Amino acid sequence: MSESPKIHAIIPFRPINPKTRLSGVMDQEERESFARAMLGDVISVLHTAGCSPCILSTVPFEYGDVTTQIDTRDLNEALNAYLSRQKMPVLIIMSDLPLVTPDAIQRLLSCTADVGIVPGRGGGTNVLYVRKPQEFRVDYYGASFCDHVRIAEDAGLSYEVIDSFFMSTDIDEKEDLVEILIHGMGRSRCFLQEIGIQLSLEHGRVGIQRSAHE
Ligand SMILES: Nc1nc2c(ncn2[C@@H]2O[C@H](COP(=O)(O)OP(=O)(O)OP(=O)(O)O)[C@@H](O)[C@H]2O)c(=O)[nH]1
Ligand SMILES: C[C@H](OP(=O)(O)O)C(=O)O
Repeated sequence: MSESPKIHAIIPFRPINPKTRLSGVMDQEERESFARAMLGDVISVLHTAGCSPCILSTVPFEYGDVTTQIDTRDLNEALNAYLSRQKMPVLIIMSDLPLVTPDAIQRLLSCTADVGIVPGRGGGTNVLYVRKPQEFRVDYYGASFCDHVRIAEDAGLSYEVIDSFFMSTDIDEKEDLVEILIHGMGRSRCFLQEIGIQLSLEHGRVGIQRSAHE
Protein backbone atom coordinates (compact mmCIF):
# COMPACT_ATOMS: atom_id res chain seq x y z
CA MET A 1 0.00 0.00 0.00
CA SER A 2 1.49 3.41 -0.96
CA GLU A 3 1.99 6.02 1.79
CA SER A 4 0.07 9.29 1.43
CA PRO A 5 2.39 12.18 0.43
CA LYS A 6 3.75 14.28 3.28
CA ILE A 7 2.30 17.76 3.75
CA HIS A 8 4.79 20.45 2.81
CA ALA A 9 5.51 22.76 5.74
CA ILE A 10 7.24 26.04 4.91
CA ILE A 11 9.01 27.83 7.75
CA PRO A 12 9.97 31.44 7.03
CA PHE A 13 13.20 32.25 8.83
CA ARG A 14 15.40 35.32 9.22
CA PRO A 15 18.66 34.02 10.73
CA ILE A 16 20.56 37.33 10.91
CA ASN A 17 19.74 39.65 13.82
CA PRO A 18 16.40 37.95 14.60
CA LYS A 19 14.12 38.48 17.59
CA THR A 20 15.14 42.09 18.10
CA ARG A 21 12.40 42.49 20.70
CA LEU A 22 14.51 40.25 22.95
CA SER A 23 17.51 42.61 22.73
CA GLY A 24 17.05 43.59 26.38
CA VAL A 25 17.96 40.07 27.56
CA MET A 26 20.13 38.62 24.77
CA ASP A 27 22.86 40.02 22.54
CA GLN A 28 22.74 39.42 18.78
CA GLU A 29 24.79 36.23 18.82
CA GLU A 30 22.54 34.77 21.54
CA ARG A 31 19.40 35.80 19.68
CA GLU A 32 20.70 34.04 16.56
CA SER A 33 21.39 30.86 18.56
CA PHE A 34 18.04 31.09 20.30
CA ALA A 35 16.17 31.57 17.00
CA ARG A 36 17.98 28.49 15.66
CA ALA A 37 17.02 26.50 18.79
CA MET A 38 13.33 27.45 18.38
CA LEU A 39 13.53 26.52 14.68
CA GLY A 40 14.97 23.15 15.74
CA ASP A 41 12.04 22.52 18.08
CA VAL A 42 9.57 23.31 15.30
CA ILE A 43 11.38 21.10 12.77
CA SER A 44 11.45 18.10 15.17
CA VAL A 45 7.73 18.37 15.75
CA LEU A 46 6.99 18.67 12.03
CA HIS A 47 8.96 15.48 11.39
CA THR A 48 7.05 13.68 14.15
CA ALA A 49 3.75 14.96 12.76
CA GLY A 50 4.66 13.46 9.37
CA CYS A 51 5.25 16.74 7.52
CA SER A 52 8.05 17.60 5.15
CA PRO A 53 9.66 20.83 6.41
CA CYS A 54 11.35 23.43 4.21
CA ILE A 55 13.03 26.60 5.46
CA LEU A 56 12.39 29.82 3.55
CA SER A 57 15.41 31.87 4.54
CA THR A 58 16.53 35.40 3.79
CA VAL A 59 20.16 34.26 3.42
CA PRO A 60 21.99 30.96 2.75
CA PHE A 61 21.35 28.80 5.80
CA GLU A 62 21.75 25.17 6.76
CA TYR A 63 19.86 23.09 9.30
CA GLY A 64 20.77 19.39 9.08
CA ASP A 65 19.30 17.90 5.96
CA VAL A 66 16.25 20.16 5.88
CA THR A 67 15.70 21.75 2.46
CA THR A 68 16.24 25.50 2.37
CA GLN A 69 14.97 27.98 -0.18
CA ILE A 70 16.44 31.48 -0.25
CA ASP A 71 14.35 34.55 -0.93
CA THR A 72 15.71 37.96 -0.02
CA ARG A 73 12.34 39.66 -0.34
CA ASP A 74 10.32 40.55 2.74
CA LEU A 75 8.18 37.99 4.55
CA ASN A 76 4.93 38.58 2.64
CA GLU A 77 6.49 38.85 -0.80
CA ALA A 78 8.60 35.74 -0.27
CA LEU A 79 5.67 33.66 1.03
CA ASN A 80 3.24 34.83 -1.63
CA ALA A 81 5.74 33.95 -4.35
CA TYR A 82 6.13 30.53 -2.69
CA LEU A 83 2.33 29.99 -2.54
CA SER A 84 1.91 30.90 -6.19
CA ARG A 85 4.26 28.01 -7.10
CA GLN A 86 2.43 25.36 -5.02
CA LYS A 87 -0.28 23.01 -6.27
CA MET A 88 -0.67 20.89 -3.14
CA PRO A 89 -1.82 21.93 0.38
CA VAL A 90 0.79 23.86 2.36
CA LEU A 91 1.37 24.45 6.05
CA ILE A 92 2.95 27.83 6.82
CA ILE A 93 4.45 27.77 10.29
CA MET A 94 6.52 30.40 12.06
CA SER A 95 9.87 29.41 13.53
CA ASP A 96 9.21 31.02 16.93
CA LEU A 97 6.70 28.43 18.20
CA PRO A 98 8.88 26.19 20.41
CA LEU A 99 5.89 24.78 22.31
CA VAL A 100 4.13 23.40 19.25
CA THR A 101 3.24 19.71 19.53
CA PRO A 102 2.62 16.95 16.96
CA ASP A 103 -0.96 16.61 18.25
CA ALA A 104 -1.66 20.28 17.68
CA ILE A 105 -0.27 20.06 14.13
CA GLN A 106 -2.37 16.96 13.45
CA ARG A 107 -5.47 18.75 14.69
CA LEU A 108 -4.83 21.61 12.29
CA LEU A 109 -4.17 19.22 9.38
CA SER A 110 -7.45 17.42 10.04
CA CYS A 111 -9.54 20.57 9.65
CA THR A 112 -11.62 20.34 6.50
CA ALA A 113 -11.88 24.05 5.64
CA ASP A 114 -9.93 25.56 2.73
CA VAL A 115 -7.83 27.51 5.23
CA GLY A 116 -7.01 26.58 8.83
CA ILE A 117 -5.88 29.61 10.82
CA VAL A 118 -4.07 29.54 14.15
CA PRO A 119 -4.02 33.02 15.68
CA GLY A 120 -1.05 34.23 17.66
CA ARG A 121 -1.45 36.13 20.87
CA GLY A 122 -2.06 39.80 20.24
CA GLY A 123 -3.63 39.44 16.79
CA GLY A 124 -0.87 37.81 14.71
CA THR A 125 -0.99 34.54 12.80
CA ASN A 126 1.17 31.64 13.90
CA VAL A 127 0.21 28.79 11.58
CA LEU A 128 -1.84 28.58 8.38
CA TYR A 129 -2.93 25.42 6.61
CA VAL A 130 -3.76 26.37 3.06
CA ARG A 131 -5.40 23.72 0.92
CA LYS A 132 -5.58 25.86 -2.24
CA PRO A 133 -2.32 27.83 -2.13
CA GLN A 134 -2.79 29.53 -5.48
CA GLU A 135 -6.10 31.04 -4.32
CA PHE A 136 -4.81 32.48 -1.04
CA ARG A 137 -2.22 35.08 -0.13
CA VAL A 138 -0.67 36.10 3.16
CA ASP A 139 -0.49 39.51 4.78
CA TYR A 140 1.60 39.26 7.94
CA TYR A 141 2.29 41.99 10.50
CA GLY A 142 -0.23 44.19 12.27
CA ALA A 143 -3.51 42.41 13.01
CA SER A 144 -2.66 39.66 10.53
CA PHE A 145 -5.19 37.22 11.99
CA CYS A 146 -8.06 39.54 10.96
CA ASP A 147 -6.38 40.16 7.60
CA HIS A 148 -6.12 36.43 6.90
CA VAL A 149 -9.78 35.89 7.75
CA ARG A 150 -10.72 38.71 5.37
CA ILE A 151 -8.45 37.41 2.60
CA ALA A 152 -10.07 33.97 2.84
CA GLU A 153 -13.57 35.49 2.78
CA ASP A 154 -12.75 37.75 -0.19
CA ALA A 155 -11.37 34.74 -2.10
CA GLY A 156 -14.54 32.71 -1.37
CA LEU A 157 -12.55 30.21 0.70
CA SER A 158 -13.93 28.55 3.83
CA TYR A 159 -11.83 28.89 6.96
CA GLU A 160 -11.62 27.43 10.42
CA VAL A 161 -9.95 29.04 13.42
CA ILE A 162 -8.00 26.57 15.53
CA ASP A 163 -7.37 27.52 19.14
CA SER A 164 -4.36 25.92 20.75
CA PHE A 165 -2.30 27.30 23.59
CA PHE A 166 0.84 25.55 22.35
CA MET A 167 0.50 26.83 18.78
CA SER A 168 -0.69 30.32 19.68
CA THR A 169 2.29 30.96 21.97
CA ASP A 170 4.86 32.73 19.81
CA ILE A 171 7.99 34.03 21.44
CA ASP A 172 8.37 37.73 20.76
CA GLU A 173 8.86 39.54 24.06
CA LYS A 174 10.86 38.88 27.20
CA GLU A 175 7.66 37.92 29.09
CA ASP A 176 7.00 35.12 26.56
CA LEU A 177 10.15 33.31 27.74
CA VAL A 178 8.25 32.39 30.91
CA GLU A 179 6.11 29.99 28.85
CA ILE A 180 9.19 28.15 27.55
CA LEU A 181 10.59 27.75 31.05
CA ILE A 182 7.24 26.43 32.31
CA HIS A 183 6.04 24.29 29.39
CA GLY A 184 9.05 23.77 27.10
CA MET A 185 10.97 20.51 26.86
CA GLY A 186 13.22 21.03 23.86
CA ARG A 187 16.26 22.90 22.60
CA SER A 188 14.85 26.36 23.35
CA ARG A 189 14.42 25.63 27.03
CA CYS A 190 17.94 24.16 27.22
CA PHE A 191 19.35 27.25 25.52
CA LEU A 192 17.65 29.61 27.98
CA GLN A 193 18.96 27.59 30.89
CA GLU A 194 22.47 27.55 29.42
CA ILE A 195 22.62 31.34 29.29
CA GLY A 196 21.24 31.65 32.80
CA ILE A 197 17.68 32.74 32.11
CA GLN A 198 15.37 31.49 34.83
CA LEU A 199 11.96 32.16 36.35
CA SER A 200 11.64 34.93 38.91
CA LEU A 201 8.81 35.92 41.19
CA GLU A 202 8.22 39.57 41.88
CA HIS A 203 5.15 40.92 43.66
CA GLY A 204 3.34 37.65 42.97
CA ARG A 205 3.95 37.75 39.19
CA VAL A 206 6.13 35.25 37.36
CA GLY A 207 8.79 36.80 35.16
CA ILE A 208 12.30 35.96 34.09
CA GLN A 209 15.71 36.99 35.30
CA ARG A 210 19.20 36.35 34.01
CA SER A 211 21.90 35.39 36.46
CA ALA A 212 24.62 38.05 36.52
CA HIS A 213 27.60 35.68 36.27
CA GLU A 214 26.53 33.98 33.01
N1 LIG B 1 11.76 34.57 4.98
C1 LIG B 1 11.61 35.55 5.87
N2 LIG B 1 11.24 35.23 7.13
C2 LIG B 1 11.11 36.23 8.03
C3 LIG B 1 11.36 37.59 7.71
N3 LIG B 1 11.15 38.35 8.83
C4 LIG B 1 10.78 37.50 9.80
N4 LIG B 1 10.77 36.22 9.33
C5 LIG B 1 10.34 35.01 10.05
O1 LIG B 1 8.93 35.16 10.26
C6 LIG B 1 8.56 34.65 11.54
C7 LIG B 1 7.89 35.70 12.42
O2 LIG B 1 8.75 36.81 12.55
P1 LIG B 1 8.83 37.71 13.84
O3 LIG B 1 8.03 37.19 14.98
O4 LIG B 1 8.56 39.12 13.43
O5 LIG B 1 10.37 37.45 14.20
P2 LIG B 1 11.62 38.41 14.06
O6 LIG B 1 11.49 39.28 12.84
O7 LIG B 1 12.84 37.56 14.16
O8 LIG B 1 11.48 39.23 15.44
P3 LIG B 1 11.56 40.81 15.76
O9 LIG B 1 12.88 41.32 15.23
O10 LIG B 1 11.50 40.88 17.26
O11 LIG B 1 10.36 41.43 15.07
C8 LIG B 1 9.83 34.07 12.12
O12 LIG B 1 9.83 32.70 11.74
C9 LIG B 1 10.94 34.83 11.42
O13 LIG B 1 12.17 34.11 11.39
C10 LIG B 1 11.75 37.90 6.36
O14 LIG B 1 11.97 39.04 5.98
N5 LIG B 1 11.84 36.84 5.49
C1 LIG C 1 4.66 37.94 11.49
C2 LIG C 1 3.83 38.52 12.60
O1 LIG C 1 4.35 38.03 13.79
P1 LIG C 1 4.26 38.83 15.19
O2 LIG C 1 5.08 40.08 14.99
O3 LIG C 1 2.83 39.07 15.46
O4 LIG C 1 4.90 37.87 16.12
C3 LIG C 1 2.34 38.09 12.43
O5 LIG C 1 1.93 37.11 13.07
O6 LIG C 1 1.65 38.73 11.64
